Amino acid sequence: MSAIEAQGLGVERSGRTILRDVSLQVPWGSVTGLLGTDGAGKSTTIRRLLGLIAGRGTVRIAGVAPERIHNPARVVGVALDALAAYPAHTPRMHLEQLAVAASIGRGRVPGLLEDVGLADVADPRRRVPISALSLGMRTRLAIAGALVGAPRILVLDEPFDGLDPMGRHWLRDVVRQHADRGGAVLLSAHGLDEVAPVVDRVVVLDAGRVRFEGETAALRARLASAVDVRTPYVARLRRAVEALGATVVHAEGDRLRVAGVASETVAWAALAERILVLELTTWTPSLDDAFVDAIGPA
Ligand SMILES: Nc1ncnc2c1ncn2[C@@H]1O[C@H](COP(=O)(O)OP(=O)(O)OP(=O)(O)O)[C@@H](O)[C@H]1O
Repeated sequence: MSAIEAQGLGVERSGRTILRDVSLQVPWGSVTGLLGTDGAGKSTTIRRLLGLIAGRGTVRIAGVAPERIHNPARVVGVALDALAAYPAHTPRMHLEQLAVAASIGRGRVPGLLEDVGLADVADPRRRVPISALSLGMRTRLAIAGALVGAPRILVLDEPFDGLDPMGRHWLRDVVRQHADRGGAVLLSAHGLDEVAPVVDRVVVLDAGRVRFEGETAALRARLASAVDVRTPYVARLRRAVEALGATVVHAEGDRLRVAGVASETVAWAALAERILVLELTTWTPSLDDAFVDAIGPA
């Protein structure tokens, strides 16, 4: 059983279909990235998974329907895009309130503030209100809020937003360690660069549908690697590689991208035809390329 299992989720708003038959899994011990273009339905999916909005389909979080989880903060830690907190409260007050609501001692709060890098700003003598926190600090506070109940599952909506490079590095460590200890993480993101180093699996959403779900390596593997060649004799080289059954997938100026053949084969074919090659490199698709490919025409 996965940490989160969703089957056939559907959401409509104002007569518009926002999610259509969305099914996904968040396995234990993994970081799953929920990726999609702007307005693809990431936030709606997360809210539907958590039972915050109604709709079709079934969801199980640690085997239980979200509305039946007795003490959610201990099971699934949530950081949604907007930090729901009183602006006049200090970070410490905010976390203490969450801890009390989840029947967890306040004693955990100072350590948590330390862990998320807010110990300084949360020093009781300074009394810095939440309204004075930077966007990155608010994000850190939202993450602390998700961690209050020491849950095994984390669901984070756009958690990298507002974090500086150090913060992004820190957050990647937090979620990696959480998953490596056997927990499960679902996080949404716009930017692939920020999540690519940490996600094991991805769910690619586009216009409310799942276009791909699986290991990041499998997403990349959908795009075969290719060979980039630079030669002054493109037409001759093209003929030579096509004669070997390879396909030229892109041609521009003195450059060709050839798929379906190893770089050595291209080199030998060029030598046999006495074609000068100026550059020869293997092109491997990035997660970005694979993402664009996944949300291309259905
Ligand atoms: N209450 C609502 N009424 C009407 N349309 C809505 C409502 N909530 C969301 N939508 C629309 O549903 C689509 C998906 O929204 P959602 O916020 O889930 O996307 P997202 O992938 O999280 O986007 P972003 O990354 O830009 O926040 C958008 O086109 C949005 O305008």
